[in-house]
Amino acid sequence: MAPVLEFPLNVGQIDDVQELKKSQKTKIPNRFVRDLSERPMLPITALPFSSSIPVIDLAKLMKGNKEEFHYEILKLSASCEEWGFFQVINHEINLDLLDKIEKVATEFFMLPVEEKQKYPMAPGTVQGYGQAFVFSEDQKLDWCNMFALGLVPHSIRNPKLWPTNPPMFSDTVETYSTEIRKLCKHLLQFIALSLGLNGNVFEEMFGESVQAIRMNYYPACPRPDLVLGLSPHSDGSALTVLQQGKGNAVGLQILKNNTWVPIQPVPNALVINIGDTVEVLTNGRYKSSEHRAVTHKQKDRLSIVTFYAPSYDIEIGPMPEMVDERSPSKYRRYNHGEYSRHYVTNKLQGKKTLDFAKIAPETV
Ligand SMILES: O=C(O)CCC(=O)C(=O)O
Ligand SMILES: [Fe+2]
Repeated sequence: MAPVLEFPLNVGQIDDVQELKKSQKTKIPNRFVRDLSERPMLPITALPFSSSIPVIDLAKLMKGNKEEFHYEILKLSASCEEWGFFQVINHEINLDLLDKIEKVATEFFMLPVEEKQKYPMAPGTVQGYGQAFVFSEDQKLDWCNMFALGLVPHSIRNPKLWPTNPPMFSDTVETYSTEIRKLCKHLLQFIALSLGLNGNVFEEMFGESVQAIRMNYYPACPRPDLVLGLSPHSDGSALTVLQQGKGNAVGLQILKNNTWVPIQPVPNALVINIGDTVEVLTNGRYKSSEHRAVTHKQKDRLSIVTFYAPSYDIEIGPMPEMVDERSPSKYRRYNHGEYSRHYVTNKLQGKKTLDFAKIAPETV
């Protein structure tokens, strides 16, 4: 998962934000203070349109009657076209398992910093504990501690980065990820059907899909108006599954019609978003949405994020069924591994990373 850049990177001092919080200083270090244009406007009061992303009932897709299935598929296709995001309920993942992954993730982040730093995320890489996507010493930092692991295929695993503490951490990640993988496969089937395609089209194309997990911990911040939890970006995956910590602050926001819309968590639901890869495959009919995370003055927040993407060796481009005279190809063909490398070796900057794939970047 983590192609290392070939030159030594000088990323400067990256403060651990949980340690900053513990120090109880009210002044935010300059590297975290965003330029005016990037600062979150908090709180968002009135939105010009409905601010809740659609909720898809997986049970209706898996075992609903004909009408329920049809209605839910239409809702799915509208969610993917209009939002690039939805929440899924009745996802068949044991709720205890969701609690358990949250528990071990929180326990990990609560460990002393020296213990967490035994699994360091080296500059320019995306696995381990630290802050990903930092490439220079003048780049602004996110108010977030991350811990990330590559999972599938096994060749992307780095066993040295798998924590032995908390003791149940690694087993829980394995069980959780197996279940999330099944969910991704089901969702991609229904996404294919919602496009009028054969349900197996993605599965057959993807080979052994790449899967990675990232846990993001956003401690409360004395000045949430000055910082960002996570910089605006779209995901490079095909599909992303995001679990928000129970009872945490609201923090995820989606850019829709030039407005940052907060995502209100639905109990026991998982948030799903379309990644850049599905945008390319569908020739832009389903688009990845730009999103970011903001922080909260009193509350910490945890998110557990799974990225599911095609095997690195496959070639990607708009599917022939998605291209015709009225919708000519907007994206070129490229090797997915190359895109992944491009994605993880550039800072997060909205949807700019996807210019890599666009035939005429300014027009899509
Ligand atoms: O924490 C969140 O809600 C957003 C996380 C996210 O977008 C990511 O990890 O790619
Ligand atoms: Fe994301």
